[in-house]
Amino acid sequence: MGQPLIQAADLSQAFGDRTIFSHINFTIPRGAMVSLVGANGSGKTTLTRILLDILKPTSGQVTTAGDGHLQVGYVPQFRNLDRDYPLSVRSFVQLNQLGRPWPWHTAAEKQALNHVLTETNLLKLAATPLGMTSGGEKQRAYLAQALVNQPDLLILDEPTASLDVAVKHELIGLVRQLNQTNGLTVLFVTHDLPLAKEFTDQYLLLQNGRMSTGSAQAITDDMISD
Ligand SMILES: Nc1ncnc2c1ncn2[C@@H]1O[C@H](COP(=O)(O)OP(=O)(O)OP(=O)(O)O)[C@@H](O)[C@H]1O
Repeated sequence: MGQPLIQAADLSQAFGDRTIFSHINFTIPRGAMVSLVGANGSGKTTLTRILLDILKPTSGQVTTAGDGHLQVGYVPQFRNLDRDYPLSVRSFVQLNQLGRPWPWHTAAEKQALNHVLTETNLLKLAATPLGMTSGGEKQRAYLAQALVNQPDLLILDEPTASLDVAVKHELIGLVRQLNQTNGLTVLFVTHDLPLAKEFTDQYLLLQNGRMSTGSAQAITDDMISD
C-alpha cells in the first residue's frame, strides 16, 4: 500500500451543542480499499461530506497528497430511476466528463469514455436508455460516471443498499478488481460487514464519537451495533 492519499488530523464535528465526533485521526493510503463503518447516526455521511469538501469541520484538518486538489468520484446509494428516464447509458456516463454533449468531444475523451464503459462491462448497453436497465446495471453506470474523470479517490456511499446479494457482490467485486489492477483508492461507506470483510483491506469504525481502525477481517457485528 502506498503513501497517505488523505490524512485527517484531530478532526472534530459538532452541530450546535451536539458533538458528532471529536479529535479523530485516520489515514487513507493511496491504493487502499477502505471501508467506513458505524451505526446509524454515527457520522459516516458527515465525515464523507468533509472529505468531499462540502462541509468544513468544526476543527482539525484534512490533508491530501499532491497539490491538495484531489479529484474525487462519488457513487451514491441506489435509487431507482423512472423507466422513461431518457439518457442512454453512454450519455449518462458522459455527463460527468464534458459539460457538453455528444458528439462534440475529442478523440482522447471518446477513448476515455469507451475505456470506462469497457471496465464496467457496459459497452454492450451503451446505447440503452438508463431507465430500462436493471438495478445492478444502473449502479455500474453510476460507477462508470464516477470513474470517467479518473479520480484519485472513489467514494462509494452505501451503494449496495437495497441490491440483492449477487448484484452487491458483482458491484463491489468489480470495484475491488479496479482497485487491485489500477491502484484506485476507494472509500466504501457501508453497513454490510460481510461485504466489507470480503472486499476491503482495512476499516475505519466511527463509534461514540471516536474512530478506530484495523484490518477488515477484524470487524465484528457487535462493534457497530446500535
Ligand atoms: N447539517 C446538520 N445539522 C444538524 N445535525 C446534523 C447535520 N448533519 C447531520 N446531522 C446529525 O449528525 C448525526 C450523524 O449523521 P450522519 O448522517 O453523518 O450519520 P450516518 O452515520 O451517515 O448515519 P446513517 O448510517 O443512518 O446514514 C445525526 O444525528 C444527524 O442528525
